[in-house]
Amino acid sequence: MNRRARHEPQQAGLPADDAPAAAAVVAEGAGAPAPASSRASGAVDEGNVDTGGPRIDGIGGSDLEGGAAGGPYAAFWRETERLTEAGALRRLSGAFARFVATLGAGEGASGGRGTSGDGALLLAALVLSELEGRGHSCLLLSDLAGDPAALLGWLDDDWKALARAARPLPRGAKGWSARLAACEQVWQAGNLDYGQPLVLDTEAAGGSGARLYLRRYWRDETLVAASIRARALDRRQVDTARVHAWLDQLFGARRPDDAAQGPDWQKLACAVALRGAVAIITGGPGTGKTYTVARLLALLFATAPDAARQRVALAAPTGKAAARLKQSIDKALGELAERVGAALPLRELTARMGAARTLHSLLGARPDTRAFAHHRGNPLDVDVLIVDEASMVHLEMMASLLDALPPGAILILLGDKDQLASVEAGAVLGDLCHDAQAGNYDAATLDYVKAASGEDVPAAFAGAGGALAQQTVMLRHSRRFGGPIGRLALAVNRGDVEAAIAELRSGAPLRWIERAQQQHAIALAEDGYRPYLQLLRATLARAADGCAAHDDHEQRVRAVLQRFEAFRILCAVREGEWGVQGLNGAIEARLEQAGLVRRGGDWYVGRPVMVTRNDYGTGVFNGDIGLTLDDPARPGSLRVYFLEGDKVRSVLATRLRHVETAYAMTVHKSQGSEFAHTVLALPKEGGAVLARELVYTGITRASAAFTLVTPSAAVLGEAVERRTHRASGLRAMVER
Ligand SMILES: Nc1ncnc2c1ncn2[C@@H]1O[C@H](COP(=O)(O)OP(=O)(O)OP(=O)(O)O)[C@@H](O)[C@H]1O
Repeated sequence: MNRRARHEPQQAGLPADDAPAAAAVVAEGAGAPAPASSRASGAVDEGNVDTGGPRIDGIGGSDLEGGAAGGPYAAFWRETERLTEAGALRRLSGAFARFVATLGAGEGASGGRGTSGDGALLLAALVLSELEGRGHSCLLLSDLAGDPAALLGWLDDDWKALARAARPLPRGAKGWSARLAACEQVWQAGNLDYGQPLVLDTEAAGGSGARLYLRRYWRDETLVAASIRARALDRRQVDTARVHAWLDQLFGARRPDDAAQGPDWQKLACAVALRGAVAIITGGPGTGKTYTVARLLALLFATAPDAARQRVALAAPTGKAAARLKQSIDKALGELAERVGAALPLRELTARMGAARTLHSLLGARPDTRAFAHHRGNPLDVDVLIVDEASMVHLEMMASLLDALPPGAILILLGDKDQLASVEAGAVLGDLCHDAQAGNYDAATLDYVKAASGEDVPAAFAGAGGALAQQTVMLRHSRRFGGPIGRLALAVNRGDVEAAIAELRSGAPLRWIERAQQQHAIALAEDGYRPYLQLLRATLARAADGCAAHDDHEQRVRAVLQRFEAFRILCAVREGEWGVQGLNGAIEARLEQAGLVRRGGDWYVGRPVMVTRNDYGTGVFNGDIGLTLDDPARPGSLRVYFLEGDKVRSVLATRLRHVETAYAMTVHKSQGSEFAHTVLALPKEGGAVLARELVYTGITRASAAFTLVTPSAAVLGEAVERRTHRASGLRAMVER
């Protein structure tokens, strides 16, 4: 197989601005990086788009180009250029390596003396920057010494040509480590720090576990690891008898058949979360993460010395996920209030909680600046912070969040560790949940859990996990996902291709179009979107008859939006006939042919759009999805309507500058959403992006029906067998 071709879709899956940290290192100036504490991750959020941050402008000037052209590494730069032209390297990676070269002593890249001319360093910087664009937060030197072509998805010959041009190269990870440590562009902990852009970390596992970082990512990983470890070790005194009594009341008695499913992990999670300053509750869809956290909140209120003063904040990476969290928590707390009655004024206590917010809004992101209002010097005013959909939180955002969280506050992270990681670098939840499946609970935890919840943890889950493992609980029993969709998701998750295929062929609610052409997906879209477009027609007809009062209009818009939310086409990639762009264009054309939409230009009634950049002026955020409708107050003009929980909000279409059509969207962007019928369209060749996590995330978006569309049956097996690997030092640092 052509490895380069396999690599391209992965690039295609990246956001348009895929150059965050390497470019930022340059723009910040090698000597003066901004502290994490004062940084709004521009290339982020809900966002993958850098709205106000440093750009690549500083790279690639005439000096560098002159330097790149000559010198002993002229062949290296030529090879770099060739690979860039061929689409195997992003342009930024070459530019970053050139920038690193100019920082060396001697005569710079053109002179070729001093460390600036060290080909090993140039090669490592190039690979590091390339990996950063693919979500890795560092470069493991063992990977560099092992099979770098595979790591990059390159042809062996391409790697060999580049490596030859950079010779002489060291052997083995230890050789690389020693060589890089000697370069003045690289800082190693303990040495003189003058703000070098690259950091070599050899502490975690000796020379063979050494990792090379862009300084920004090293700083973020260090901050996240130190903060999480300190929080996991920060244990509180717990009145276990009292907690036990409350847990019994909050969860009620278990049914006899429940015991067969092992301990009540939900109860256990509450007990564990209560004793530390951090807890992670992970589990697949419908395993009761929200149900559990509602009970945890009640427990926190019930055991707080002054419950009325307890400040609780709810947050999620996207507006949609935040709205869903609030809705589910409110529902669960409402039910609980009935159960606890006068024993705890739960309604009053939770009424003070306020809305769930996006992490950006919680931290106080501001237009035209990368700085958050909240940071270590101006911490968040919270005692308990609950973050849902934590798998979507990328490294930079997690660092900013932890920096802004007061040391005494309790952080609860909820999420599904098996879902796709963020588009941006890092796989924070996956790294932090490393021990979740196995438990690895030590004797002190087992004793505590027994005393505080009455639950016996089977010996299979005992072990000697680190401090964070003791504060992590995996919920294992799904109440919403027990049927065929759930079984399919589980089969994919454990990499059982045969079982997944058997499920997919078992009939409704599952369907697999194995050897599909694009037309199949288009036909599904026509059927899937017809109901909302027909309802929209009826709504318009009513408005034209003058029957619709304002409230009536809002109600109908809500109904149209809800119907639109019932169906979605998800893609693995952006480009090509199976990508978001190709499918959106083809679906629009088919809907017009069918008389379901009438396009007069880019904007037309019925057009669904996704916001691609945060826009504080209009209050819309990256990932928000809305529908275009007539403005009843201004005939002839169009508004885009967004559903937030039950509320409808609208913005004039002409005010939305960064949007794209959204009949089809990426699986990445669908995280935190659920559609009654979800169609997942996989391309023939998707490279590393076509992986198990992507298929699992796509399937778990479906609540009632799931259809898989593949151009060849083999695509499914290839995807399920491929696991996403992101290099990171977070786990090693947390356990250090
Ligand atoms: N212990 C339980 N007893 C009864 N019902 C439960 C229990 N746990 C969860 N449920 C119910 O199962 C459903 C799914 O729970 P919940 O929404 O909390 O799951 P979740 O893990 O947060 O899902 P998602 O991943 O979709 O956010 C809800 O209807 C909830 O009320």
